[in-house]
Amino acid sequence: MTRIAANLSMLFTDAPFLDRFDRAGAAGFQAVEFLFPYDHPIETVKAALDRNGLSLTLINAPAGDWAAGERGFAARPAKRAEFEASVAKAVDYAAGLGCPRIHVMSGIVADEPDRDACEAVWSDNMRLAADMAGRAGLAVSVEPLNTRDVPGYFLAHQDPTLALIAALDRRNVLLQFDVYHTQIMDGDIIRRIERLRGAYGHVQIAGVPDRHEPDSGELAYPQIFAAFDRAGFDGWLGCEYNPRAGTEEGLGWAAPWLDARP
Ligand SMILES: O=C(O)C(=O)[C@@H](O)CO
Ligand SMILES: [Mg+2]
Repeated sequence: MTRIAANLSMLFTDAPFLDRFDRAGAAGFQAVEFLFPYDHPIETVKAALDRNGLSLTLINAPAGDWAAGERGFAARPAKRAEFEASVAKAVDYAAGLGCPRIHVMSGIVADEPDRDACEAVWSDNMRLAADMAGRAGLAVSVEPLNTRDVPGYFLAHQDPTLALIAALDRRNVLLQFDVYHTQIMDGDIIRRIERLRGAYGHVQIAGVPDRHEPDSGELAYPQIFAAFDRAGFDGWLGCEYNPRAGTEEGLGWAAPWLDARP
């Protein structure tokens, strides 16, 4: 069954963060995800979820100076202390907000001289993150990002990412299958959804190549939704796109999966 979640870091962004929950609820979403709730106390964010009857599906661990281009720490040898602190903070928030998984980002490694050292530190760090999250009953998400939007990011392709995850030997670390990034880097989306069933714990969607609503561009999303269904995926599809115009104006494609408005 297709279930869609609003990504509040990309949708409803004309409103302040806490107001976006109300907009998502009014639009008929039953779940949301977002990158960084850390400017607000846990209780405040929880109240925004609860007053709208929303589940939270995913948050990101703090990833450094986002505006300056930082994208996390897991593969950065000089950032081990920041890494552990960021996971600890994310685990607190996720546990307090009833969020089952945390996206732990790997970092930009373009300037790192030694790729093997990055891999070694990534593996150590991700085992640590898995164990910290696991003690709170949470899962960790790992997502390759396309090199056009995020050059130099440690993870760009799905299969090498899956090999790294398998070598961790931690059952609570799963692939975050972002269809937008995957189409740009790897393609073969429908076969990949079937072949990797069980390896992904969270999915995100957007049109390709423009990262707008999933109703235009080179992908046929109705068939992709059906493929996730056939593969037995029962999680959420995070709507992680930049609306072409307003968020509500662009939600026509989502009508079958939104609660009817009163
Ligand atoms: O950009 C995406 O795609 C994400 O899912 C974010 O978590 C950050 O890269
Ligand atoms: Mg994504």
